[in-house]
Amino acid sequence: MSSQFILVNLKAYKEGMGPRAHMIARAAEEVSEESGIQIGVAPSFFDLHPLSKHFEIPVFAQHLDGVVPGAFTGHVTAAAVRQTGAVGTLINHSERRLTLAEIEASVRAATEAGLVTVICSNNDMTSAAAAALSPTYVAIEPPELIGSGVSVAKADPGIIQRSVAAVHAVNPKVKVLTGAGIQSGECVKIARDLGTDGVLLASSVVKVEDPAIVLRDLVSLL
Ligand SMILES: O=C(CO)COP(=O)(O)O
Repeated sequence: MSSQFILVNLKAYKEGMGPRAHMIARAAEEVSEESGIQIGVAPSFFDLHPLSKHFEIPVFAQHLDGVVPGAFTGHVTAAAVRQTGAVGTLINHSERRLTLAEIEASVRAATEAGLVTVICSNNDMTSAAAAALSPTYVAIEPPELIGSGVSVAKADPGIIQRSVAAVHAVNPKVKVLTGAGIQSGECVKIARDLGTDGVLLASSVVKVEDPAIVLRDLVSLL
């Protein structure tokens, strides 16, 4: 069985909220069962518990704050995310950037709460910096390709290769995901062949009528 991980970020897309989040999670669970490939979803905070309750697939938060429970307003603690039944979290997504100190605090809080951590990075240098914080995964996503429909695997395979090398030079235990424009089994295979442990993607699954068709294609060459 392949150990590749496919993580679908539902972002704040209206096509990824409420009933649609359930539909996407159901498709992810079906395709995961059929293929044996691990597929997770990262919905809005409000859909974390509904999805973790109904589905077996890994459910991730899109962000968390590295603060301990206490007098903070409008913050999302690692303990609160854990309580929803989520098993992991994105940190420092390109659409939710943090300072270096905040990233470190978020990774520490999430790790202490037993959550899988995915630090997102924008290039190979920040991938190396992210690896120094010992997350479970670093996810390299060139911002200019996010949501563009142009796949990082085809447009910029060099950044994937350099990020895998940079991450492993700092900490060989840290796994690498890549994302931005990922849309087909061919993209996932190219990324895997360049040394990644999976992909992080959004629009090609979330914004289509039938996510299961795209998900089946994504796992088809693994
Ligand atoms: O930001 C992303 C996943 O976190 C990538 O988004 P797209 O798959 O829409 O390019």
